[in-house]
Amino acid sequence: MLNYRKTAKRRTEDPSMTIRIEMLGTGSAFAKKYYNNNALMTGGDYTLLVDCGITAPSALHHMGVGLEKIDGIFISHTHADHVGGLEEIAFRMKFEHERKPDLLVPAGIRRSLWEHTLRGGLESPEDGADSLDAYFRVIEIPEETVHEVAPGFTIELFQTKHVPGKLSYCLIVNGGLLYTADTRFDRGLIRYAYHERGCRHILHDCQLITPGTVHATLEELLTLPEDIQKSVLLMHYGDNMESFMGKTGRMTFMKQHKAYEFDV
Ligand SMILES: O=c1ccn([C@@H]2O[C@@H]3COP(=O)(O)O[C@H]3[C@H]2O)c(=O)[nH]1
Ligand SMILES: [Zn+2]
Ligand SMILES: [Zn+2]
Repeated sequence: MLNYRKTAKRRTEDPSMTIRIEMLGTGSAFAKKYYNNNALMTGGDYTLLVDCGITAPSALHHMGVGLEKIDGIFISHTHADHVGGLEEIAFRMKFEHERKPDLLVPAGIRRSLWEHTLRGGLESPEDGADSLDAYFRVIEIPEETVHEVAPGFTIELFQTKHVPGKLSYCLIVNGGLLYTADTRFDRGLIRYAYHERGCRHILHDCQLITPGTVHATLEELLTLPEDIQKSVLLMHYGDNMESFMGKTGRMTFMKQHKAYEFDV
């Protein structure tokens, strides 16, 4: 049972920082025209890669972003379009860059991320590489608590309703921007972020075709009131996105590899 209200705090203060977001990709898990829905978020001097899917290494290469630019990686859940690029990044950070980036991992998925996703490739008993700590500076993030990623750059995690029984998380960034990662339509989450927290930027995954199974559909998102829709940027969409242009109400499709700046 989600309990958003226990950390409710309406945003009243002036914008404190510009968060720059550049999507490595805006595609759904099976999109072929768009890279996986992963984001580079920069606040101050710190750049956080939010999810690292199968296509993340290729997307970074295409964007001309070297691994030296990435300070940390946050993982929202263990689907391959969000974690499938981690093995390559871990090996390259270790052997080419000789450093451990931060790995911001929700406490509840830390074990699964190693045991079920990464151990097969990254375990190296003779080197003593037997856990995430061999490759990353692991930082467990608790739910519904403000975590300072870097001075003035904060995230809070909330569970999303994605695949029933599977842990997955969205982020509220600097108290003013909701990044859903993957979730089914959850009006309560959106209303909480918009009304109770004052989020005026909502980056939401969107399945274009109804019915939805594990993502919010465009049809469901179109039931949001216009004022909320104006704050919504749609991401994690299928290859047929262009045929839905002009059919998204007051909501806008995000574009991959475009830099967006949000004062939050
Ligand atoms: O119960 C399930 C689990 C998964 N899937 C599909 O697999 C994809 C995995 O990545 P994703 O979470 O971005 O999107 C998911 C869906 O496209 C589904 O339709 N129903
Ligand atoms: Zn996904
Ligand atoms: Zn998913």
